[in-house]
Amino acid sequence: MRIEKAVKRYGTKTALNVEGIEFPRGQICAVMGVNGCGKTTLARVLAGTTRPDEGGMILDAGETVGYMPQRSYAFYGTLAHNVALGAKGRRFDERCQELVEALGLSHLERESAKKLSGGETARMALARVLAGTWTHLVLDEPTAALDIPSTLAAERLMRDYCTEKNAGIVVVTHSVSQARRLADHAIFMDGGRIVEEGPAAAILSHPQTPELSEFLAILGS
Ligand SMILES: Nc1ncnc2c1ncn2[C@@H]1O[C@H](COP(=O)(O)OP(=O)(O)OP(=O)(O)O)[C@@H](O)[C@H]1O
Repeated sequence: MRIEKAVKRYGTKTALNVEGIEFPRGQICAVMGVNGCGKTTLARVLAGTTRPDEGGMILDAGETVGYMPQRSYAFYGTLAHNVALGAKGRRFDERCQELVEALGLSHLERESAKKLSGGETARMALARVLAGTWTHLVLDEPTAALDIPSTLAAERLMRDYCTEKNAGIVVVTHSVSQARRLADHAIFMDGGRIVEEGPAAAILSHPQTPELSEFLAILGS
């Protein structure tokens, strides 16, 4: 999955203006930056839910993308039904069961999904996307509503998915510590553009641009 160029404008505002990004299989890439810098717009372009004004996302033959949007959605029916929607044949199979257990949702399997809390809905949505077989995942702040134990469980599942399926995973996150724990590669955005990117451990320890240096300094990282 890659972008040679993608530009998205809303009126006179350019929300996204990026070029030359690749998301190789077998790697987790963290997308970071302040509110409004274009992270979700990039995620939506990659997921195919926003049509750019110029350019776009390119998939090679056989590549497929699973998407977890920033606002997790509950479909009608039980939590188990919702997770099964992501699985092959829409069956609540062994894989769904494993995911539900790993995310601490087993006791809610038969609950109506519409009644779940924000954090429970987010965990259900993560289980739903991880139940599928995709070559790439685009996850927009998948752990923003999660407590620390659930966040760590979710990170383990993302890493396992990347390794077992040789998947390329794009994770939008506001957490520098999450990016350090989870990501192989990091992209830092500002004003719709990518201002710095590279191996996550390197750029988050030794930023090369004033924008990323300031971002890390403000966060006290
Ligand atoms: N549908 C829209 N109509 C108008 N402006 C939009 C729309 N979607 C996004 N924008 C604008 O584009 C810019 C980038 O938004 P985007 O949601 O991609 O930012 P973000 O980095 O994901 O922010 P956050 O961290 O708050 O989620 C913002 O200025 C936003 O107001």
